Order: sequence, then C-alpha cells, then structure tokens
Amino acid sequence: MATGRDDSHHISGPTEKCGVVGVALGGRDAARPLYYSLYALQHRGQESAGIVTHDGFQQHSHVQMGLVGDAFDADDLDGLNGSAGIGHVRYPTAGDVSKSCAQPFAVSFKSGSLGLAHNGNLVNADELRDELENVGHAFTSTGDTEVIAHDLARNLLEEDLVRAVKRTMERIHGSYALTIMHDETVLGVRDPEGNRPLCIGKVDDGYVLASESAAIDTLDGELVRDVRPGELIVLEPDGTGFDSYQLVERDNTAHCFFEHVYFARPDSVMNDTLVYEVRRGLGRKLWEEGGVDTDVVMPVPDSGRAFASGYAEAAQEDGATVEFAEGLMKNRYVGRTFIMPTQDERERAVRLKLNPIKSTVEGKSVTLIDDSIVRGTTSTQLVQLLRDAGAAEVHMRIGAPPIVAPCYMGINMATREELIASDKSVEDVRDTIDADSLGYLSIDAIAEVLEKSRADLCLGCVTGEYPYDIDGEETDRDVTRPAVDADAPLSD
Ligand SMILES: O=P(O)(O)OC[C@H]1O[C@H](OP(=O)(O)OP(=O)(O)O)[C@H](O)[C@@H]1O
Ligand SMILES: NC(=O)CC[C@H](N)C(=O)O
Repeated sequence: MATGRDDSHHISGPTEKCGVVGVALGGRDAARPLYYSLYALQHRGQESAGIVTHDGFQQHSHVQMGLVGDAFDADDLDGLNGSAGIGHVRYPTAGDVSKSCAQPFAVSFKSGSLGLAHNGNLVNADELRDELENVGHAFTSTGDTEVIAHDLARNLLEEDLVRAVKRTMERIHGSYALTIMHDETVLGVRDPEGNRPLCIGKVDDGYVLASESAAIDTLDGELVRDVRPGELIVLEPDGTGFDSYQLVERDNTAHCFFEHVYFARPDSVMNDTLVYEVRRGLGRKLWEEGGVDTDVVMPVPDSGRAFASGYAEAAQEDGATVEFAEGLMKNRYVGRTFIMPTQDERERAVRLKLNPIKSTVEGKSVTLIDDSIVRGTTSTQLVQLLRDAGAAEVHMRIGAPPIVAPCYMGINMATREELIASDKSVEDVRDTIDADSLGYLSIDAIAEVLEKSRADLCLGCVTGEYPYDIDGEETDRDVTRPAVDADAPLSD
C-alpha cells in the first residue's frame, strides 16, 4: 500500500479529494479568477490552498495552510503576476498535513518551471519515489504529488510536453486529475480510468480547467465538457482555445460514485448530469427500496438535503403521509466534518455543527436521511440528539451502500478499523448507532441512477474489490500495475 500511516496528525492510508483549477486568459491577470474558483471548490479540501502563475518570464507561487479566504490577502494576489496559472485546495491523502505537502507543487529544472496540482492518490508512489531517488532526484515532501512532478520533469528533459506527459501517465498508477503549468502553458490531465473529475470551461477571454463546473459558474463561464479519461488538454497561453490529446485508452472507466453521493457540490454538473438531480434520484430509490412511513422526514444537512427531497417526494407520490421538515439546523461556520483529519476534531465538529429544532421532532417518529455513514460519528451523535430532543422513534435511511473498505483513490476512508460497517451487519450498525431502523441504498440503485454499468464504476469502498492493483487488496478486473523503471528508454 503506497501511503499508509496512522498517527493522529496524518490521514491514515491512501484515499481521495482535493480541488484543482487552471486558467489561461487573454491578457488580464489569472490570480483573482483562480482565487474565486478555488473559493468555489473549498468543499473539496480545507487544509491548504495555493496558486502558481507564470508571467512569460518567471513563475510566481503562493501556497499557505488554511482556507482559501485566509491563505491569500490582496497583496499576495497582486504578487501573482501573469495571465495563466493553476490552483489547488488540499485534503491530504498522502504525505504530511503540512506546508511541505501543500500544493501546487512548484519546481524549476533545466528545461523550465513546472507547477503541479493533484486531486487523487497514486498507489505506486513509493516505488516511483525509490526509482527517482536512485537516479538522483531529491524530494522535499512526503506526498505522492511531488513524485508526479519529478517524473514529469525528468521526462521533459528528453521529450516534448505531450510525449513527456504520456510517459508519466504510463508510469503512475492510481487516481489523478491534474492541472499542470509548464512555463506559461497550462495543462489538464485526467487519469485513464476517469476516477477523479475534471472539466473544461469557457470564459469571455479564455479557458478554465476545474474539478467541478461550479468553479466555472463562479467565473461567469460556460461548461464546455468533461475532460475524457486518459485525455490531456493543453490551453493556448493567450486564451484563444485548447488542444486535446487522447494519450491513454482503457476498456472501462473506474468512475468514483462517491463524488456524486457526497463530495461534489450539488450545483456541479458531472457526466452531463446535475449532481443535485442525481442525489434526488438516489433519494427516490431509497424510498422504493426500503422507505418507512414516519411523521417527518428530515435531511442531515448539507449533503443529505437532495436525498431527503427525492425520498419525501417519492413517499408522498406513494400515498405516505410523511412530512418533509428541516429539523436539524447547521451552524454555517463549521466546515465539513467528514474531511477533517482527526477523529477528535470530527466528533467535536458534529456537536458544534448540528442542532435539532425541538418542536419539529418532539413526540414524532422521524426518518433521518443522510448521504453516507462512514465512521458513524455523525449518525451516532444525531440519533442521540434527536432522542434527547424528544423524538419518539428515529429511523435512518442512507443514500449509499455500507462503506466496508478503505478508499485508496483519495477519499479519507483510511482503514477498515475506522469504518463502522466494515465488520458489522446492517443490524449491528443499527444497534451501534441506536436507531429504530436503518436502511442503505443498493449498489444496483447507484449504478442505475448514475446510468453507468458496475464495470465502469469504482466501487472499492462498498465491495472491497478495486479497479486498481493495490497491495493486499482484491481487484475487480484485469489490471496490472505499470512496471516502474527509471532507466527505461522513453516510449514513443
Ligand atoms: O459517518 P461519518 O464518519 O460521520 O461520516 C458521514 C458524514 O460525513 C458527511 O458530513 P459532512 O459534515 O462532512 O458534510 P456535509 O455537511 O456536506 O454533509 C456526510 O454527509 C455524513 O453526514
Ligand atoms: N485529496 C487529494 O486529492 C489529495 C492529493 C494528494 N494525494 C495529496 O495528498 O496531497
């Protein structure tokens, strides 16, 4: 396993999500559009934020720990000259939660400067790091992203940009959506399995690459399309267009269903579908597969909202008397609890974050709808909170299957021991969180609503079988890890 660790200041084990952006504009500076688009992607990573630009002569970089709004002030943005640049918000999956691993990662080397922003997680980063160290590369961080940057820098000494990216894609294994700056050229790369999202947008005076289309909306731009799995996009530095190169092809994708269930903003469009509508569709399925007619149905804000709206609508269409109510109020100043790095922070955050409206639940039977149960931190505390507020019954319905295995592709579901459902039946989980009943959504319902075959989805966290070659884990298809040989001649 490439990145496993387990002390409390680290994310233990490899998993996924960060936000990446890149822009190339006609003339105005890129720093502010990058800053606003990172703001739009804040939900994808809260630990650090950074921007790298290039003004035609030199690279400029500003990377800080903390939220986007805290990481930059006006002077920082004024110092980031140039009309092309990339940006990153980080949710660590490999390497330290420290500035040395914050991104974009920037290096200067013989044939120019390189900036690299990564969403995803490599499963062969350690092998690649060893190989590169053996031929003289010195690393300044413990993360997997620097490995990609060094590999690409090495390939760029011998190859043109497109062939160098292809060579690196043939060596790295795992998930990656990248925005890259080579001198003033901005690139976007999506892993051959399309595990992590990346899309292209058009603004008045240029083009944008972003993890999610909501970032393009923030810039008043139009979504052009998703970057295809295995595709390289090269933005024209003057903002007039982009070139596309299909560098690697696979028979199947390994699209992460959890992007649609939890991670992405509901107002983003992925796979040509609004995430909000997907979640409402999953909520409808949840009712069909195991609805319970209670006095009220309530979402766990924020991610549970669209699920609960679809669930309540389907229930009412079926003649159920259940009433939709917002009975849990969220403190808007508390961030996402699931992506906080330590369990202690997560537990404190749930109590700070959610408060029941007593009059909505007192004496009532309540169905609580959430998108997922991962560690069980949220559901255990919420069932108790609702009982303390006077709820007569508390039922839980979850818009995803039980999470039984770690994610190695960039989501922080690190070890089986942390996952409440990894060694428990549904009935045992129900008993642990003390709900009156508990129902999860089936994998088939996920595939149906996402309009994808199971073979085109990464379902590792709900099946324990992965579409990648991961040490110690089962694969669900015929995959091999690429041979890593730093001395090998560069391929055509
Ligand atoms: O079982 P757990 O380990 O508690 O994880 C699951 C919870 O974490 C997420 O909430 P989060 O607060 O991160 O995000 P949200 O506000 O966007 O729903 C998710 O929506 C669940 O409520
Ligand atoms: N969440 C992510 O996509 C993380 C990217 C990279 N693996 C890191 O830890 O920095």
